[in-house]
Amino acid sequence: MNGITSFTKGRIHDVVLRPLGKFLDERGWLCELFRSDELDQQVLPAMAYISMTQPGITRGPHEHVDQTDYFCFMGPSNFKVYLWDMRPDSPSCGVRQIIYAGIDAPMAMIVPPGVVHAYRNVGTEHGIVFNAPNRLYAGDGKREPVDEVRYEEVAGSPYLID
Ligand SMILES: Cc1cn([C@H]2C[C@H](O)[C@@H](COP(=O)(O)OP(=O)(O)O[C@H]3O[C@@H](C)C(=O)[C@@H](O)[C@H]3O)O2)c(=O)[nH]c1=O
Repeated sequence: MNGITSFTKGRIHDVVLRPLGKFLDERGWLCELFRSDELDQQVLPAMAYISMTQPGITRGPHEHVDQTDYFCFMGPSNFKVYLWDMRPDSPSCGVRQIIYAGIDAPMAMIVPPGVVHAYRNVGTEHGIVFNAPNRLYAGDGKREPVDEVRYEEVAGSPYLID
């Protein structure tokens, strides 16, 4: 942490928001999550996982040193997503950005390394989040350290969840 204790509202440089369209028909819906012909090479996924978050529960704040996350919030439920920029060389250093995404606003979100992020399930259903990061969790064969800085238990952390 670099001494910043309060943030201004704004947009964070290098964070990309991509509304997800659903193809709806009588069977239900289908939604493309990513395509290699639409993403920059450096953020192309190396793996993918989904997680379920209970209503009212938060995951994060976390940041990655090298990894870019590619989150998709497409429902069920809705999430309040928190992003904080503490990168000293970023034009948006000191900015906090809040985004609501999920069943009511399906969204893909590219979060670059160094941008601290957290999300809380603000709906009433189990919340599914898909992530396709550009690095393998714990490296090849899970033999390397996990690229993750976790702030959940850090006393005096400026990354507050309201
Ligand atoms: C992320 C991940 C976790 N795991 C395992 C580790 C652990 O036993 C279990 C739960 O992992 P975690 O506690 O790290 O899950 P979680 O706290 O949800 O971590 C995630 O939080 C959100 C906010 C992010 O930003 C993600 O990048 C990731 O850091 O799943 C994997 O096997 N592969 C993976 O890719």
